[in-house]
Amino acid sequence: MIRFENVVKRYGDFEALRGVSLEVAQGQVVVLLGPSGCGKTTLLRTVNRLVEPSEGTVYLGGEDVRRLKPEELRRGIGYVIQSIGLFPHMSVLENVLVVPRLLGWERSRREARAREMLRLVGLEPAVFASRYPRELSGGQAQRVGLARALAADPAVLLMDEPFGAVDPPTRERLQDEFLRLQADLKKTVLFVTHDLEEAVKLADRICLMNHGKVEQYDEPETLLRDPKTPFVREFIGPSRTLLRLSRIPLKGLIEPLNGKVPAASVPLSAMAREAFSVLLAQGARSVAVTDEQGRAVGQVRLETLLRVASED
Ligand SMILES: Nc1ncnc2c1ncn2[C@@H]1O[C@H](COP(=O)(O)OP(=O)(O)OP(=O)(O)O)[C@@H](O)[C@H]1O
Repeated sequence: MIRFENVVKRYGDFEALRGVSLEVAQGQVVVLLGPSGCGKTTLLRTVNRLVEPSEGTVYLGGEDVRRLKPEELRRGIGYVIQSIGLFPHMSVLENVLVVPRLLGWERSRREARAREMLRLVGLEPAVFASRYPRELSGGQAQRVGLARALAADPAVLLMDEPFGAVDPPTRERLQDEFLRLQADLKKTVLFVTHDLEEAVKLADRICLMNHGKVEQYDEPETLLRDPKTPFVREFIGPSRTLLRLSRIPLKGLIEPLNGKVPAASVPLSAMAREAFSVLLAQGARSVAVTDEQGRAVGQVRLETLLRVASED
């Protein structure tokens, strides 16, 4: 869906991108990850032509983006940035309406769509539609930004540190909501972050960059299990084990209860990491696993978690 072919970007003598080739498949979330200044934002912006490559080509749906007018190109791409970029003098509803209006949708259709999008991102239109951006919390403003990006139903979303400016609990909630939405909407998403944990949580594939180049492009599990270069190994660092657990469903690790039900419990739908955190917090050796009715259906032992965490 998005293809970068040997993309180079120079600013004077400095090379911000040093030959990036990468393919983002339709419906996938690809996270661009890496330290500050490695070129993530620059690469992202070549897609909607806010940055023009010095060399190489970017294809969108098989078409060289240079062949499309920037305005037309951008109307087909949702763009969400950290500072949100809401227009302060427009209400929430008007902000979400911006692109449908540009597209010339007729009034009742675009208003219905804007309300639907607000509902989708968890903002009740009756409460929020007529508010102004200054009357929103950081998390709410970020949701409006997402609703606006989704309003014209673009196939592609570019998200540049969209959850970077909110506190950690809000950030987690927004991430969960993003995953829930993405499961239905199946957009092709290019997502920039410098937070490894966010990348592991959200990505179908992670592109780890360093100094304008791709160090490794892989599924999160593979990146964590099998770092290809010393840079990748160091970037992942000691969090590797815990992060791997956050990708492993608890379901496959359950053993029968042998008479005794452990005091602590986690739901069947949890990831291994959650069980690990509970065990550490309680200083326990095993944790009960409960079904939707809250019945204990088995247990997971600390040894099992430690074994799968260190398995190659
Ligand atoms: N217009 C510009 N002129 C000169 N240098 C630039 C310009 N834009 C970006 N750069 C440089 O290119 C490099 C890559 O920048 P970019 O914004 O892509 O990094 P990033 O990986 O997104 O970093 P961060 O996580 O800090 O946002 C940086 O060293 C930056 O200073």
